[in-house]
Amino acid sequence: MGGDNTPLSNTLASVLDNLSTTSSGTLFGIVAATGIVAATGFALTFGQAEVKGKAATELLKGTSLREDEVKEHWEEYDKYFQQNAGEGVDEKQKAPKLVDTFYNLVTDIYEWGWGQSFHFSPAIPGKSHKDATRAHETMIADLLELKPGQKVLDVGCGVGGPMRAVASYSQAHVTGITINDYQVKRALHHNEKAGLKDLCTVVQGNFLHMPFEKESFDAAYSCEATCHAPKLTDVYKEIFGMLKPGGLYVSYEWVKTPKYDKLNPEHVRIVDAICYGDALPEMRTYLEIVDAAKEVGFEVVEERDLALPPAGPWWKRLKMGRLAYYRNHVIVSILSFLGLAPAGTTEVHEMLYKTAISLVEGGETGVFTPMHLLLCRKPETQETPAVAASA
Ligand SMILES: C=C(CC[C@@H](C)[C@H]1CC[C@H]2C3=CC[C@H]4[C@H](C)[C@@H](O)CC[C@]4(C)[C@H]3CC[C@]12C)C(C)C
Ligand SMILES: C[S@@+](CC[C@H](N)C(=O)[O-])C[C@H]1O[C@@H](n2cnc3c(N)ncnc32)[C@H](O)[C@@H]1O
Repeated sequence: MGGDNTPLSNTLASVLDNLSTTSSGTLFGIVAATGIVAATGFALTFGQAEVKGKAATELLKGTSLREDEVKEHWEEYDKYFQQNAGEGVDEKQKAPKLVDTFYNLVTDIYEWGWGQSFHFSPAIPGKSHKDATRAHETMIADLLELKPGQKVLDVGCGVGGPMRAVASYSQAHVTGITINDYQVKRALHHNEKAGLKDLCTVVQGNFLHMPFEKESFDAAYSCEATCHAPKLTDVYKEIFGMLKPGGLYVSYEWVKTPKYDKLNPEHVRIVDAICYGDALPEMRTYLEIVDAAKEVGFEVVEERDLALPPAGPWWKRLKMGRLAYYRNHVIVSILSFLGLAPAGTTEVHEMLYKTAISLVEGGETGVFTPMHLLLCRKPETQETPAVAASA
């Protein structure tokens, strides 16, 4: 198994070395070699995956899931979200488990084809995706007015792209929580490599029941993560409880914009497809975000869609990547055909490809945004919030 920076061509070369020397093995070897050489040529011709988070080798057996688990997890995910997308998760307690399954399936592919930050950012003319991503992340630190030594909570931290940007930029200490155990391993590995293990902590847990001491954080943020919560007030209430009085919370939320018309079948189709391909229980409207924050007791300081002009289109990167995704599809198909990637990987990749199309449609029609900014403060002195009083 190749390490993080193993180039695809090296891995393919080692696969070739390991092919059997029996006569049927030789025939298989010739067929495989032809496929591999073609894939390598294709990969080299069309360049690397967009921002290299990891190598294609990490899609091989034995990473996030055991070989036999991928197909099984995929079928479970597909069945559930095909039936429920757009209608909300009927059984609330099922959501974290299914989201965990989803991230077992996609984490390696995300890192391979997108990088260590699992979110979008407005395109900035003349700047790379990497710079635009970092600007979107460090804006979190600015909005939270972070100071060195403060304690910050990252709600739904993924493999830690935003966490490392926020910590290195502000010198505040960031604690991330993710439901997915494999992401914890990846995040810890990246933190160590980046020399940030003293500033960044990662724990596995459910953000609907956070395993931290109450009022122990100076600030908190969530970057395109709370959209997975079946009920937004449940996660906002938890975050509210973790903050010290006066603490700020910022979130980049996935929402339906004012342009969304529930009577327009095209809008409904686009948003349902986004929910299906991104493991979302339902898509909220921008108005519901503010209501939920106020309901749990937050003062709303600012809220606006960061995707609106003059911001550059966040979906541009997805659109530009189409050729690379096709190349990735060929690589994944060859690796699966050769039995090097677990069964089910091709289906997951295809689902992501279709999701990318729906996301671009959501961006181009303007009915969806992944970056509705919500900045709120926990009041210094508290009245009993409506949700807490009725609980
Ligand atoms: C916030 C969430 C995730 C947002 C994005 C990081 C991901 C949404 C769709 C993903 C992708 C789609 C197409 C893939 C492509 C086919 C493959 O070859 C390489 C990876 C993709 C580009 C992949 C990368 C991550 C996304 C852009 C959700 C889940 C709440
Ligand atoms: C799209 S990723 C975003 C990750 C990270 N914020 C980033 O921008 O790179 C969503 C994250 O939310 C996490 N998540 C979803 N539901 C969760 C839950 N119930 N408890 C904890 N984490 C959860 C996922 O595990 C994943 O890490």
